[in-house]
Amino acid sequence: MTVLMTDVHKHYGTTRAVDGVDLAVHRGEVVALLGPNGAGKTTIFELLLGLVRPTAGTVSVLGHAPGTVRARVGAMLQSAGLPEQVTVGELVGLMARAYPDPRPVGEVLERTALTDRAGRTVTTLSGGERQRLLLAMALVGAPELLLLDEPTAAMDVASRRAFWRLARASVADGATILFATHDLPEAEAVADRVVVVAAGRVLVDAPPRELLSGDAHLEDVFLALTEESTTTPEGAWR
Ligand SMILES: Nc1ncnc2c1ncn2[C@@H]1O[C@H](COP(=O)(O)OP(=O)(O)OP(=O)(O)O)[C@@H](O)[C@H]1O
Repeated sequence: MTVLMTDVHKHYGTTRAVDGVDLAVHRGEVVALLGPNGAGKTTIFELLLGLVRPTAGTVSVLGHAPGTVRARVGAMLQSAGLPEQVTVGELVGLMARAYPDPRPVGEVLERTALTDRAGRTVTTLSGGERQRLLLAMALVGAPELLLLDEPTAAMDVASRRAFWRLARASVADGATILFATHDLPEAEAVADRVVVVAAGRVLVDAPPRELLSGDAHLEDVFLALTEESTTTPEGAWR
């Protein structure tokens, strides 16, 4: 099992960021974490990266305690800041040095469609190019697990599609992807399985076809999503 969370809680004072989550992700699966603002998605990533410890419950990543397998995990976090005056090629090269068996930098730049941006500094990149750079930095260590927190948040429809074509190509190498999104159509289009979270709990864990057929408590999904309807701009990605 690539990711296994069993009855995991993470409390901050009286806030239950994660409130009894069970989650299993198998090797090679692409799983979407779908939920409104404050649902607990980022906290789940922080738990899986070993950046925070659970208040209760157990978390295992690639069969080990989170944090002890960082070299085998690639991550794109919302909070990621980038040094502005360093070039794309230099950044991906620097990242590669942090891993024992990295992919060739040129190959990763090509895979993320950044070859002709390699000499450009971060300040000159568009929002979508910046996200692709973060993906390149997540991929260069040849990770077995990719954790992507709202990786396409700032992208237009065409960029999202291109991004997922690139990201899914890494699954052909056996990588597993867990990603967070606010967007049900994106989750359905990209994921093998959709896990809907709200208020720190899993409401639904089902393949997209079950969400569409209504077998998976679709009303729960809509309930979770309507909470965010005022904060998320319209933007069907299909
Ligand atoms: N370090 C922290 N200290 C206190 N509260 C926190 C901390 N981190 C998260 N929380 C709270 O835990 C809850 C879950 O937050 P989290 O960031 O995991 O949600 P999310 O689903 O990623 O939201 P978003 O879609 O807005 O990114 C929120 O109420 C948040 O305010």
